[in-house]
Amino acid sequence: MLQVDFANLDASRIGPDQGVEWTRELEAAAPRLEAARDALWERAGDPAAMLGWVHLPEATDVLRSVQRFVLAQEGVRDVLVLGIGGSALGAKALDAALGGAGARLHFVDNVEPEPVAALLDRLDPAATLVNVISKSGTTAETMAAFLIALDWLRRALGPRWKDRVVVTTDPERGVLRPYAERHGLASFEIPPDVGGRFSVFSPVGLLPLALAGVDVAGLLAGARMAGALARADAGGNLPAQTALAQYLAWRKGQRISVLMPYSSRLALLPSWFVQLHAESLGKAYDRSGSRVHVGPTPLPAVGATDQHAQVQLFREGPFDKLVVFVRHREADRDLILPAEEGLEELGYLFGKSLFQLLRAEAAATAHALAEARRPNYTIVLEQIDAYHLGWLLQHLMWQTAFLGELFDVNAFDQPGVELGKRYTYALLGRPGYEELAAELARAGVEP
Ligand SMILES: O=P(O)(O)OC[C@H]1O[C@H](O)[C@H](O)[C@@H](O)[C@@H]1O
Repeated sequence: MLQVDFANLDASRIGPDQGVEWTRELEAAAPRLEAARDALWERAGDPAAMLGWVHLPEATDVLRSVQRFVLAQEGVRDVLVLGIGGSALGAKALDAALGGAGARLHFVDNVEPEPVAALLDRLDPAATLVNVISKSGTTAETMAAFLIALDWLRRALGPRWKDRVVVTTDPERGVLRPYAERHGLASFEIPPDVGGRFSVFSPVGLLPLALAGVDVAGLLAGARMAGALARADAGGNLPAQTALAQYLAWRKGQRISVLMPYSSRLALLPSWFVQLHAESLGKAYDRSGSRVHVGPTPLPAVGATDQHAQVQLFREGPFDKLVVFVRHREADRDLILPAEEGLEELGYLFGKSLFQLLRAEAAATAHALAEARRPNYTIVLEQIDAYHLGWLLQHLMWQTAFLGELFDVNAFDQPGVELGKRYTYALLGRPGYEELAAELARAGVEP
């Protein structure tokens, strides 16, 4: 089960200035949410709408081909995952939560030389598979890492380098697809109508996660639950409901959306969420072309760790945040705190378990925020496993799609990141970028 407790959004708990009358708001918004749902499902059939991610959990043929490929990888102990943004963050978050049973994943999602060099020094090319992932097949950081990895493999393995590379990219775009074909490399497709930040349940995430021993079938089964709920009427449509909560918070001036799982295993989940919300909802124009400059600012936090860092700000700082907690009901393992002579003051802990303490801290923090009139809600997972995380990630993707409808923006493009990339090309002397290079020179910008 995945449930959401909205009680700490309610004006009856946190007052009318920060809170909303949740039941009434949900009832009032139901026609709008249901219209958004219908529009999204209708557009899901149109490849130009970039809603292909909606169908990924049902793609059992892809799942099978990923699983077949993984079974055939003999002697692979490590996987070098080359990708950035949507081509890395989902698998990274899920590997941190669920990996460990299979190969070790190493993500290269930056171009800082020292860590890349140190990683290559540590790995044995004969036991390493390189998975280069890029939707566009052109991203400079990923291509740079790929050039380095190719050289590293070739030096060690000679012509056998080809057995150690698998390419995940768009069927048509970019330089990776023709390169894979030219060398007969193993490859997987990112469907054209699936954008990077919505691609975790395509081979972008499924392949490295399956190599890491994660139950990828379980992920997809959970993701299907989110899709089923996204078809429901407003009263049972959890993604529409959390989207509404986020939207109402924005309208009330709570412009920062904190995601705070109470779990170190989920510590990287907020980084994935940050890209999802920031690129999807941070927009200058609405769909009719009016300037709007909208978008909640996503902010990562981790409980209980951040109770000792950010919670001070959340509780006493500006009234500009909505805090979303993620908790789980059951621990896979637990540790009992033994009594210790000489530490009797800690008697309240003796005999309790670490998980009991974690749960108490989560409940206490949510209430302490509510008591200070800070809106928050809690997503409760039965446990941290593939099924529930599949559900949670697909839920958050659906939430984002609903928010795109509520803000009336295109949630599936990211025009704001282009100019920086083009300036980078200009600074590196890429042909075709001479005019931008001249502009940068006039402004005194140097690499
Ligand atoms: O998968 P790629 O095409 O290499 O893209 C990787 C990332 O780069 C871009 O800058 C986009 O803003 C992201 O949405 C994308 O996830």
